[in-house]
Amino acid sequence: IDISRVVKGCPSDADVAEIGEALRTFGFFNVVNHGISDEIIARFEAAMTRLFELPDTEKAKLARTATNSRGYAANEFTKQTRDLKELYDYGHVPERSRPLDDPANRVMDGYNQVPADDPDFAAAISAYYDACGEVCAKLLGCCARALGLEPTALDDFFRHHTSFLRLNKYPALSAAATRYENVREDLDRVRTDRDDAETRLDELSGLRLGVNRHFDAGALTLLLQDERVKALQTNFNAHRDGPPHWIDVDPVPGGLTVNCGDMLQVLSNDEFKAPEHRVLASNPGHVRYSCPFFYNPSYDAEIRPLLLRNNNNQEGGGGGPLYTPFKYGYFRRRRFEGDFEDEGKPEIQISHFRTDAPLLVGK
Ligand SMILES: O=C(O)CCC(=O)C(=O)O
Ligand SMILES: [Fe+2]
Repeated sequence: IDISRVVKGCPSDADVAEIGEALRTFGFFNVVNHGISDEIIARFEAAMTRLFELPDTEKAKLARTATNSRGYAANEFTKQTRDLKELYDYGHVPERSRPLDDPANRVMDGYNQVPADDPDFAAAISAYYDACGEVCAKLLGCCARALGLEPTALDDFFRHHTSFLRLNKYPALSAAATRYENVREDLDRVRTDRDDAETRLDELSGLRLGVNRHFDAGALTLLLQDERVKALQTNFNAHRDGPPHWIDVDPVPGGLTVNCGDMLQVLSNDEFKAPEHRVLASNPGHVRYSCPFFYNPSYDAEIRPLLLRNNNNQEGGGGGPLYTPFKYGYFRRRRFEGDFEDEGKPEIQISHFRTDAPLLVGK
């Protein structure tokens, strides 16, 4: 989708219809003419490359911890399976004039940690972060219109948006081929007992995924994909009857990939559905970089369906809200707790807030 008019602030009805259609069907679409300059992207990509090339001892100094969800990690879990990647998370900074670790910038999910000897890093990453935030804010207006709401109807939820930018590096594998050409079956659980968090990523053996199947927790994700390595897939049947049907979500040159997240699904009362997706391991010998920007509501935003219609009620009885209200900050904290679990506590899901969910008694 060409979003040149969207980012200039004057989307046409046809632009809105196209975005709405994409969010109702696949939940994924590629955008071109997004307005983020080549300079901003190149400077950001250079900073990312420098970060991942740091020696392990330097990356360890930026490590995420149980009390700071931001920084470097090579042991992320998704759905209780170890991801086959390194990552670095960078989040919002409420007081830009103050140091990154100033108390004012230590928010609920932590504070940013940047490499000590890289003077351009913080500026390069924050310029790209800001540019992503602007594109998402413009897309949000189109989402509201596509739902039949005022263009500004969703803005209040994002007044102090708590978005974060994730840098992913999927390693070039030295192990046997892990390419899943034509593999369409479900690889839900590929972890083996030996794949503990201490094993180097390029030494993990067996059929693996870069990231296991999941839904993004925020409202919109704006993803910069490596144009040379195709690995992202979405399950077309996640919200339909039928077995998992994984289809490729390939990048387009100069474009960005957008997908709907859980929060937009709730706000739209399921009219837009967050797509389930996963990342395959890269071809042996190929590194893949990807950078999702997760456009997230304010922590104190109360997320609830804004539409009262829902299309689940085939009898025409008028539907009603499919979710009970919850604070985004509560959801985010619980999701992060799950990221550190390799077994036991399952990650929180929006399904727990469905009005038709069974009550959890005594759990
Ligand atoms: O690497 C990608 O293309 C997507 C990664 C992803 O889905 C995520 O980090 O949530
Ligand atoms: Fe994702």
